[in-house]
Amino acid sequence: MSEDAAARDNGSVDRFQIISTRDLEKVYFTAQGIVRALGPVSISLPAGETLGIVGPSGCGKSTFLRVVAGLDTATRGKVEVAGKPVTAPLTDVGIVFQRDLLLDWRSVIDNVMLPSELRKTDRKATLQRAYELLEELGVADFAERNPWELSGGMRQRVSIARALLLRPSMLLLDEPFSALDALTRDQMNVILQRLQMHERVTTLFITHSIPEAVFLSDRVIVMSNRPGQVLDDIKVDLPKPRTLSIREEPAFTEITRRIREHFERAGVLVG
Ligand SMILES: Nc1ncnc2c1ncn2[C@@H]1O[C@H](COP(=O)(O)OP(=O)(O)OP(=O)(O)O)[C@@H](O)[C@H]1O
Repeated sequence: MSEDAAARDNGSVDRFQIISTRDLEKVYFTAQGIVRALGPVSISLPAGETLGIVGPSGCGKSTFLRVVAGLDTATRGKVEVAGKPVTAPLTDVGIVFQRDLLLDWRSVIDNVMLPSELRKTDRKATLQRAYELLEELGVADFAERNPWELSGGMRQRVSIARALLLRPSMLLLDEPFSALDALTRDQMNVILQRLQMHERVTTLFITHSIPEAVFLSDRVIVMSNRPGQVLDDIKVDLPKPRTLSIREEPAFTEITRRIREHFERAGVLVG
């Protein structure tokens, strides 16, 4: 048995690359001309890891996520998920965007159950899972309410529950907390970390917040200006679970400083 297969047999899939891209590039051909949006980018992400991606606005982060999820195609290079080339939208992923995309005419629980309806999974078992997720995310009391009755932070909790309902092999988060106030955002960081540790779901997390990326991630990739390339790949070797106060510790600020310096050198941050 190979080492990887043995590791997976033991329930440890840490060495198994869920996402793997090689020389991935994306060019958009528009009426206004060619937009070199991304790459080349070569990244691997082992199962169970959380990878944070930070980079200047417009450098291609969302494009990267869409190509990995099969929602867009690469112009050049390769992207594989769980060892298979991505050729169509993936079904085994949960995605959360900055805008929550909840359906306002359905109750919270019916929103969370939507993937189950689309994939026709066993309703009873999945319903139990839906309530458990809402409980874990602290919004179980709102299960029968409608999304328009909830705050922005609560709506994102519901979105995360929906994304995780069918136990996807990957969670893709594209600036999920950008529209939230600072305190709610901190709270969401703690909640998401707890959930990740519990669910052990491989996560790709795009954010504009350097501390948020470091707090949540096992690794942070810093991207250059468009077309985004990997400027730095930093291991965040801080024990988990992390409390928010870790953000004041020297080991944490050392990493945020290193990332900030890339942006200063690229002229994204001045002063
Ligand atoms: N469908 C599209 N057609 C043409 N150009 C596009 C398309 N989608 C994105 N772009 C361009 O590709 C570049 C990368 O966009 P993308 O949204 O991936 O960047 P981003 O890093 O996620 O940006 P932000 O941080 O501001 O959300 C931008 O210049 C954008 O205008």
